[in-house]
Amino acid sequence: MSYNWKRVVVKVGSALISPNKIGCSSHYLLSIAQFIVKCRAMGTQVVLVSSGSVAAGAHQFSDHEKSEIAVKKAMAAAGQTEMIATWDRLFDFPSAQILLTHADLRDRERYISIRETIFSLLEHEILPIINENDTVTTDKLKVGDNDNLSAMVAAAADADALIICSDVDGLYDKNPNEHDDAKLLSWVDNIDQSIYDMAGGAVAGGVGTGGMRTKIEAAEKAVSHGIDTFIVNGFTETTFNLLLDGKNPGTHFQAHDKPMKENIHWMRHTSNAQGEVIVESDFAASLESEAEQLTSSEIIDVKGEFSVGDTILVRKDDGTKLVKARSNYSSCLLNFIAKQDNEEFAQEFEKKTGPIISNKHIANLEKE
Ligand SMILES: Nc1ncnc2c1ncn2[C@@H]1O[C@H](COP(=O)(O)OP(=O)(O)O)[C@@H](O)[C@H]1O
Ligand SMILES: N[C@@H](CCC(=O)OP(=O)(O)O)C(=O)O
Repeated sequence: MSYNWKRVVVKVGSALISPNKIGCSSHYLLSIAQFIVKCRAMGTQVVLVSSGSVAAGAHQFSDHEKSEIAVKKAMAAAGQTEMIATWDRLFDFPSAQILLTHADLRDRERYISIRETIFSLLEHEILPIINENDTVTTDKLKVGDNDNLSAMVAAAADADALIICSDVDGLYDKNPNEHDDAKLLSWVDNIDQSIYDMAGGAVAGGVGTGGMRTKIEAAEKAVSHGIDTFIVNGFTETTFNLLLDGKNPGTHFQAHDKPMKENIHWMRHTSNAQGEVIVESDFAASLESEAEQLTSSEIIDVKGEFSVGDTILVRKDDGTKLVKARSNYSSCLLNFIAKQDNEEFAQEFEKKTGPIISNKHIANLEKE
C-alpha cells in the first residue's frame, strides 16, 4: 500500500547536498532523486525545496570573510548555480528554478502569481526547485530558513504532504546529538509547547541552519492546512522505500482533518502584519461577523504604516492578539478617523467608506 498523494513537497537540507561544504555532492541526492522519479511515475506531482546554496558556495571564499553578510550572499549566489546543476543532472525531465523571499509570499498578488507558476510547471511535468533568494534578502524581507519556506510552499501548492529530509531520523524528545537516551517520536497529532520544548537548534558550526525548532514551526503551518508532514532521515535509502510503501520512516505530524481555508491560512501563517490596531482590554466583539465590526471609536492607537489591502494585527491594549485581517483603510486614514473628536463625523465617514477591516479576510488568533 502506498500513500495516496496527489502532490508532495520534498524539502532537502544543506547537509544532504553539501555534506563537506565543498561544492555539491550527489552522494545522498541519488536516493532522493529516485524517490522523486518514482513518485512522478505513480502520478504524484513533486515540488522540491532545496537548501544548500550557501554551503555549496562556501569553498569559493576564504574562511576569515565568511561571517560577512555580503560574502554569505555571494556564497549563496555562487552555490545556487552549482546546486541547481547538480539536481538537474539527476533527472531526465526538465527542472525549473524559483527563488523566493518572504516579501514575495506575504504579498497576496505575488503569492497568487507564485501559485500559478508552480501549477503551470507541474502541468508541464517540469520539476520546480525552490530556494530562498538569499542574495536580495534583508532581515525584514526573508523567511530565514527553508523549513518554514517549504511549509509556505506546500500551502501555496495545495500539497497533500510535506517531507522534510534532514540529517536525523526525525523528532526526538531531546537532541539526539547531545543525549544518548533520546527517543524518536514517530507520531505527533498535536503540536503544543511540549513539542517545541523538545527541539534544539542546529549543530553550532554545522551545515544546517534551523535545527528542529524551524521544522516543528513548518509542521505546524502545514498540518493546519491539511498537509501531512514528515521529518525523515535523508541520508538513508530505506527512508524513501518506506515512504513509497506507505510507511512512516521518521516523525509523522498528522494533518488536521478540518484544515483552514487557503486565504485564511495565508493570512495566519504566511502574511506579515504591516501594522497594528490597538483596542481596549475589555474589547469583546468577534470581528468575524457583519454585525460585530470594529469601529474607529474603539481604536486606542494605530501603529506602523500600511496601505489599503495590507494585513494588520488587531490586538488589545494588554497585548492579547485578536485577529489578523485585511485592512480596508490606510494607516494614515485610520489615524485620522480614530483621532476624530467629532464622533458623528467619524460614524458618517465609516458608513460611507465601509468597514475598517474585512470580515472575509480575517484570521482569528484567539481560537488557535
Ligand atoms: N529534539 C531533536 N530531535 C532531533 N534533532 C534535533 C533535536 N533538537 C535539535 N536537533 C538538531 O537538529 C538538527 C537538524 O537540523 P538542521 O541541522 O537545521 O538540519 P537541516 O539541514 O536538515 O535543516 C539535528 O542534526 C540535531 O542536531
Ligand atoms: N537558502 C539557504 C537555506 C538555509 C537553510 O534553511 O538551510 P537548512 O537548515 O539546511 O535547510 C541556502 O540555500 O543555503
